[in-house]
Amino acid sequence: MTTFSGNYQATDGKIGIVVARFNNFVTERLLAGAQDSLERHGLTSNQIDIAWVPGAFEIPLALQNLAQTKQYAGLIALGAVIRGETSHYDYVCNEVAKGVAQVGLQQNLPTMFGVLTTDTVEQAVNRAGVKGGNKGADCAESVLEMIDLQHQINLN
Ligand SMILES: Nc1c(NC[C@H](O)[C@H](O)[C@H](O)CO)[nH]c(=O)[nH]c1=O
Ligand SMILES: CC(=O)[C@@H](O)COP(=O)(O)O
Repeated sequence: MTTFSGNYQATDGKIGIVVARFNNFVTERLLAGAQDSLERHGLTSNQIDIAWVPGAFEIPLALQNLAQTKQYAGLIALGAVIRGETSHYDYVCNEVAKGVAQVGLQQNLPTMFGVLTTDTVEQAVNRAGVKGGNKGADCAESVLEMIDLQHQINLN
């Protein structure tokens, strides 16, 4: 029996991060968490590219554009969708989640979903470096693990 398990080890490849500007008081903290974690795991700033989009709904297209350059070992999507008064929240969340997953599968590229989907601002802030950890940092570790896992599987 063969067991594959990725490690959080540095990659010599590049990581692309797509981050939404909407709710930037949260998304800037998610981005900082992701960058800090990647660099603490041995990546240099030259290995990290950042693409800013207006809102979470635009994240999947930017991810696809980065993936199609074939320059990245993995991608991270960062955003903060906070429920408002209407059902717009549901449509944005659903399409972003589907779109991010679709890019990863269609491009065979580790693509992490770091988009917060919360009912309140407090919930979002807590998950961007306060009581609930930092979803950006979590995605940084996860993308490195998936890159290593793919490497292990391909070597087998
Ligand atoms: N309400 C939030 C949005 N809405 C904007 C959309 O993401 C999109 O940019 C717009 O509909 C134009 O296509 N975006 C977030 O990232 N977070 C929100 O809470
Ligand atoms: C997630 C959203 O799109 C939401 O913030 C928009 O707010 P509203 O539903 O009050 O228009």
